[in-house]
Amino acid sequence: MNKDGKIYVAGHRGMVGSAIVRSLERNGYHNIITRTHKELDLTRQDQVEKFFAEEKPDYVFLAAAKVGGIVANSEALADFMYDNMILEMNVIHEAWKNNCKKLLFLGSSCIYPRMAPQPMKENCLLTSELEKTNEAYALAKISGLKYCEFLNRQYGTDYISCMPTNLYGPNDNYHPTHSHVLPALIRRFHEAKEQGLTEVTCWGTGSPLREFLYVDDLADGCVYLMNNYSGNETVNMGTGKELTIKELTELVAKVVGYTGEIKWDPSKPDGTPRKLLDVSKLEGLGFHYKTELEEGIRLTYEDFLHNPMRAER
Ligand SMILES: NC(=O)C1=CN([C@@H]2O[C@H](COP(=O)(O)OP(=O)(O)OC[C@H]3O[C@@H](n4cnc5c(N)ncnc54)[C@H](OP(=O)(O)O)[C@@H]3O)[C@@H](O)[C@H]2O)C=CC1
Ligand SMILES: C[C@H]1O[C@H](OP(=O)(O)OP(=O)(O)OC[C@H]2O[C@@H](n3cnc4c(=O)[nH]c(N)nc43)[C@H](O)[C@@H]2O)[C@@H](O)[C@@H](O)C1=O
Repeated sequence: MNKDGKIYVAGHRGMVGSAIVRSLERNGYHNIITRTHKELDLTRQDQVEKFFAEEKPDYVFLAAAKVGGIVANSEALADFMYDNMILEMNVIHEAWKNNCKKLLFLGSSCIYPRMAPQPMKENCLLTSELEKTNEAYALAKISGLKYCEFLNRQYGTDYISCMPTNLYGPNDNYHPTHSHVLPALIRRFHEAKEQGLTEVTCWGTGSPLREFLYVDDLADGCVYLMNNYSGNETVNMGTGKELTIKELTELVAKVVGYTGEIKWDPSKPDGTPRKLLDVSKLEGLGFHYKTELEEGIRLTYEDFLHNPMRAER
């Protein structure tokens, strides 16, 4: 990316978008444009058309989406499909119509088949059935990924996509029921510690395996790909390391300083049993993550403590 090029980061107030803005600034990019959801609703085609026609960004990072954890996804299948499908099509299409040179679309490891061989390679996409708890989100995300590929094939654009594993870090969503597991645990254990509770209950059985990437590493990887990758196939972004949800709860409790008992509620969904990315393509391109999980949880807990407004968004 040209250092003076105009870069639009969609979703800059979210966890990923804000980390991408930090990474761009660290790397000397200064011509960054942003709009809040209130200023520009990306599901509104007329608004997106007007914005792109006026601003004509050279580069786009598409980090705006309707996002949520396992329960939020499974309770609002229709909304997750509609909002994400419309938003992606509007942004990618207007980027192309207005000659945007390069665009990065964010997929998610949860859009690979539920029982894909582990660790999951990029070429396992669309090879078997999806996970039911996030089927709607996955179908929308797969469409966005494919639309980038089809524009490249039909019109010669250079629109790429990446496939992040579960992410965590500053500016996460700490909603008690709609967030992802890691922010949910930080909040639950913090509140239990403050209130002197002797037990907390977490969801499912604790047996599913998950992989977690610190969001600033993901953002550095996104900027790296925009400068070092072109191609129709997506690129996995993770650590290649996994742990059980039970092990995760113990680690978060240790960082937060909660010493009570941890119980399980098996009436809540476990979701995909295992979701580990094969990161050999990313590493072959020359990128490696920096932040190990315990350190990343410490940094995230600091952010939670010092940004109470974020914790309530
Ligand atoms: N979090 C994770 O673990 C993972 C995330 N990803 C991907 O990363 C991307 C960003 O996720 P994340 O940062 O976690 O999510 P957040 O919810 O933190 O951020 C999403 C941002 O998008 C904005 N947004 C949503 N809908 C609209 C809209 N209609 N118009 C304008 N802005 C909108 C939100 O604004 P507002 O809050 O005001 O609605 C928010 O700022 C997504 O594509 C997601 O799929 C991929 C893998 C894992
Ligand atoms: C990133 C990805 O995130 C989602 O997939 P997921 O990995 O299943 O997401 P999750 O973080 O919500 O849960 C991970 C595991 O953790 C367990 N768990 C325990 N206790 C809590 C808890 O308190 N909250 C939550 N949310 N989960 C909990 C929970 O039961 C599950 O076994 C997708 O919808 C998908 O669309 C997507 O993009």
